[in-house]
Amino acid sequence: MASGTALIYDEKMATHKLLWSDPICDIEVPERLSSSYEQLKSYHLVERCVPVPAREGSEEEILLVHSLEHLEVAKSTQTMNEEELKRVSENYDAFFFHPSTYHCARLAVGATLQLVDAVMSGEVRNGMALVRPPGHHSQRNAANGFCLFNNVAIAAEYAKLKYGLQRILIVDWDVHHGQGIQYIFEEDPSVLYFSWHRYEHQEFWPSLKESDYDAVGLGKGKGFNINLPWNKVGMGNSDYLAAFFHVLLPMAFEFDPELVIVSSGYDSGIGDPEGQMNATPEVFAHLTHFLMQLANGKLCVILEGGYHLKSLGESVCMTVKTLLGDPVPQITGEMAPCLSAVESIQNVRAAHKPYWKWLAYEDTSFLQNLSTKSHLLKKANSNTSTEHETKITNNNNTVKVERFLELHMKNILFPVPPIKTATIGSEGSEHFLSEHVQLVKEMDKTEIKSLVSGFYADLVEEDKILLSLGSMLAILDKILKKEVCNGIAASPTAALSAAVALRHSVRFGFQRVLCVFVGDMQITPNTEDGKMLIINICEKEQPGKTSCKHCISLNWKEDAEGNDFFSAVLGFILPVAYSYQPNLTVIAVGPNRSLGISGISLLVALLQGLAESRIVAVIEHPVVLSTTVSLCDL
Ligand SMILES: COCC(O)(O)CCCCCNCCCN
Ligand SMILES: [Zn+2]
Repeated sequence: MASGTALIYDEKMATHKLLWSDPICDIEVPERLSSSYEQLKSYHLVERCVPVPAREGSEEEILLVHSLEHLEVAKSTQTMNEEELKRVSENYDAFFFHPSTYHCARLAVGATLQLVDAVMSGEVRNGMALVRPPGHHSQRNAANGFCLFNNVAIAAEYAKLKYGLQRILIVDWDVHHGQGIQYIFEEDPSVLYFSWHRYEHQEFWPSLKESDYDAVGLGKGKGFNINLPWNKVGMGNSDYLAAFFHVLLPMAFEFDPELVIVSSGYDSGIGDPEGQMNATPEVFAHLTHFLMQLANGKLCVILEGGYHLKSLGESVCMTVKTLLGDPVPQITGEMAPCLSAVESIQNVRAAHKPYWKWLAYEDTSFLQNLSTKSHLLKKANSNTSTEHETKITNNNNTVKVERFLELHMKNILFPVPPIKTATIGSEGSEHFLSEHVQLVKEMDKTEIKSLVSGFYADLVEEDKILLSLGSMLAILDKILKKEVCNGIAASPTAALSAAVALRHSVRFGFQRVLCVFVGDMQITPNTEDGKMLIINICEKEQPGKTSCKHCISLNWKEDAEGNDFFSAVLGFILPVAYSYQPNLTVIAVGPNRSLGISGISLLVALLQGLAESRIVAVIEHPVVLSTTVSLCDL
């Protein structure tokens, strides 16, 4: 699998700017680009990326999406004076021309296509293009919402043409609806378009009926257009994670894209004057981490909106840090989505039920007796109790948000542990990139005996077991001391190793340890102190096993296509795990595991979004290698 993260930036794209006063467009300033780049430099992220130059998109490439007329009008503006520029701009909703706009827009297209080439050629695994003017509102024959050419739409058509792709996922986390992209791909089943957007029952710009959840695509494209409207402001991390767990990710895994492109707008982040939302920059690390598990990691992130410079810069850095494979910062705070978010999620799932296997069993009876489209709903739950209290009273108090972010980001950008993965001996290590691995020396028997003497002494008579415990504990110690991020150990008795690992971690002082156990878990440590949460994915009901508060068993038999495994992991295990907010994750694979290798590797990869990516895997099978590889693929 390719490695490396491309960063595409050209300061020439900062010359496009508003020449007259316009209270609608005056937020789209050149500093959006330069301050994001400066922030990346200040976190030493630029030097860790592969620099890829921008280029001008050709007229032919622009005509993949736009009409000749649109291209000609744009081209003609290069020689206009200010009065003429103003007049042409007035033909569009929320757009402004500058003499350099045409050139900048061609650079934005070209930068985007350079990123697609770098990823599709394997030169890099993923990357980000910092571009302006942005693209997702522009249409075949019109500029709109600060956008002249639809960079992301052109990239998708280009990738289909040049690389013969048949399944491209576009994720649009900008806080506005990318109606331009929706119009372009509405009838096209090869492009799955997902957008969430501030909507407020069609009151928020662009105030389109077709931005609502029931616009599912047309003709052959039905089911391939997903709109998730936010009918309230103040949406936060819990709402965004719920949208991914319960809408986007199950669809994305079923769609199984060959390439993922993100219309990456950060006006959905806290402090943005347009979005008025509350999600903090580290949520973009999680969203990026999830999308990295698709399409063999082939992920192109293209800048769209984002108007609070500090919030924008922090979110861009969180995105690039994650693309580089750094550990994902912990999400704290409430984990329950608000009622309005749950309603939107339920509505979009119901609207898409006819088109998706994973929604086959979805109960949509609620739709009949709840006129969710009417404004009754809006009046009904306008009481704030069910909505998030806005953390920052008036979001667009820029300085206040700046202060909040200064403090908030301090404990987020922790130093990245030098070594990502620890392992014992050669097994599996040949898969690692050398700088990722630290070989850990075995622990000696007396030390092991003293460690486990307290609670499992009678079980560790045999030397073989003792030795396997030793290697696991040696690795676990490195993780508990935060010297490495994750590790993997083979074990003849995964249940015992997991139980010892849990006990040892709690004794070391970790307050919330998550254990995901796949297969029959013969030993269940008592979790009553709440310092452990055990999720056991097992094939059959364990006789006499009592499910207690912190020990959940999920009876699971992987079916043929393994599809609903994704929705079980995404729809159940991850939401439970995220709400527990563990500070260490132990994943153990025991006898007669009920999951295939790909399922286990995906589970390990997704669980790395927790506990600052601290995870130890204890595997009873020769599946060690593939899971090891997915561990180092962080
Ligand atoms: C890719 O474009 C990025 C963006 O989505 O952030 C653009 C937002 C345009 C917001 C225009 N507001 C018009 C209000 C009229 N009353
Ligand atoms: Zn936007």
